[in-house]
Order: sequence, then structure tokens, then C-alpha cells
Amino acid sequence: MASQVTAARYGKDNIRLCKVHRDEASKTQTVTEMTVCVLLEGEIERAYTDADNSVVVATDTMKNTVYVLAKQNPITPPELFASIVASHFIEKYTHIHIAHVKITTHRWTRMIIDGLPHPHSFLRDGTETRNVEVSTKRGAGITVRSGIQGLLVLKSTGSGFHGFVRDEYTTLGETWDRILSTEVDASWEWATFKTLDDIRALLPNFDTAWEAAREITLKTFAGDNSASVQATMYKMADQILARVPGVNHVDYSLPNKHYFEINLEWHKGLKNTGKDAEVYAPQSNPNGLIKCTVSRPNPSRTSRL
Ligand SMILES: O=c1[nH]c(=O)c2[nH]c(=O)[nH]c2[nH]1
Repeated sequence: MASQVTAARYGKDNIRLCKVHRDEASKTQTVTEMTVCVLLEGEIERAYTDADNSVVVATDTMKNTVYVLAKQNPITPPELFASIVASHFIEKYTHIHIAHVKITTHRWTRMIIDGLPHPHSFLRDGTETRNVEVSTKRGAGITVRSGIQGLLVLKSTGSGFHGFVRDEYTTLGETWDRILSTEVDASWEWATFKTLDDIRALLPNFDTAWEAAREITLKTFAGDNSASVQATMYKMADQILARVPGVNHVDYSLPNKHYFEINLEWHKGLKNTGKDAEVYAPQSNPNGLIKCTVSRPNPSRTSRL
């Protein structure tokens, strides 16, 4: 028997788009820039095994569709726009059964000029992105995962690491005061939505959840007297679950971007370690990588509140 295709998906990645919203009343414009990935699954195996393109919706068509839907619909919040795009593909093409849409929204923050918000000028204040991954499956509803990526943070005290396993492989000293830095990758998974209308019914909650997750992450990072990345990230996730109904799972993935103390004793007895540490060596690699998923004890099954 010939070998079989057991999994296949295809689509367009890195579709870049920018939409300008012009508010005539206030003469204020707003821009949203995003990068979209669309991947489709369904009865497409013949394209691989029999070179049969009759089942192929061209990836170029997917790109065009995203532009048209962006013109015809709001593209914020990204949870809604991703759901509109994903639903389109399974509704339009009967042989497509699952659509995955990932949207990365880039920051264009309004400029403050002479103390006033500027009506049409923006700046990229950091590499942080707001992300969403939506999947629609025919007859099975819409799953939505929202997140924050690329948020680079550092604290110069209020972090220690001690009491860890010591054995014949261990060289790391215990510390009660260190620099802690990470690039936040946080995401939260919403209970499954049945339809697009269920998503529309929850609309303000997506922005509120993103604001809450961002604020909790920053406030906990800054305020926690951190015993470890593990302990601090759990506190973040736990608070997001408490604050955001409709979310059952929160994921964090945090690199531990090490800043090493430098012993300068060799130069005229210079003291630069422990309480005297001032000059550090930031490390590019290797880095710690700490991950967790924290879940609500009794998950709600749908996102309808
Ligand atoms: O917060 C930390 N968690 C670890 O698991 C770990 N391991 C390590 O070497 N340093 C740290 N820091």
C-alpha cells in the first residue's frame, strides 16, 4: 500500500497589513498594523499525493481574502478579526474543515507632542506584540488563545535564588540579591466559543483581558520579592485567572536572561561582587527557560458569562 498523508495544512504566512481609522468628528486617526498567518486543513491530501490542484485554494487567494475582510470588518480586537477570517474559510470552502489564523499586532503608540496626543503620528515603543491564535473547526466552534510576546523587562534588585539542589554537578552560588530580566511570553486560552456571535457578545473583554494580563505581569514582576522565575510566574498566572472570567488556562514562557557579576579583585583589589556589585556582564546565551501552564480548578466550558 502506498504511504499516506496523515497530517497536512498550508496557507500564507507573514501577510502584513495596516489599517487607518479616521474619526471625522475629532479629526483623529488611529493605525493598526498586523502580521497574519492563515493555515487551512481539510480534504486536501490529493494535492500532495496526486498532484491534484483542484482542491487547492491558492495561498495568494488567502492573502487577497485577508485584505478584503480587513476592508469590510473591524480589525480590532484581533480576537474578533482572526475569528472572522478563520470562519470565512470554512464557510466559503466546503472541503476545508479547519482554519488556523494567527495575528501579531505591532505597537504604534500615539506620539505626545508638546504634552498633547498627536492626531496622526505614532511611534514604535518596543518590540512587544499583542498576539492571537484562533482555530475554527467545522461543527466544533472557535478556540481563541490571546497573548503578549516580546515584552522585555529587568529589575535590578528584589530577586534571589537559593535553596536549589546542590550536588557534585553544581557550581552556581546561592544569591539573595540578583538582577532579574526576561522577555515575557504570556498567553491565555478562552473557553471555546460556539459561534462568531458568541465572540461578538464578549467583545470588550478581549481588550480588558489584555490590559489586565499586561498590568498584572508588570506589577508582579516589579513588586514580587522573587524567590525564582518559577514562583513569580505562577503568581502572575494565578492573578490573571482570578481577574479574567472565561479564561481557563494561562501559559507563561520566560527566558532567564542572566546578568553575571564580574569579579574585579585582580585589578588593585577592586570590589565588584555581592553587595559591592555594580558592573555586570549581560549574557546572550545560554539562558534559562522557564515555562508553565496554570489552570482554573473547575474550568468553565464556554466563554458565555
Ligand atoms: O529563577 C531561577 N530558576 C531556576 O530554575 C534557575 N536555575 C538557575 O541556574 N538559575 C535559576 N533561576
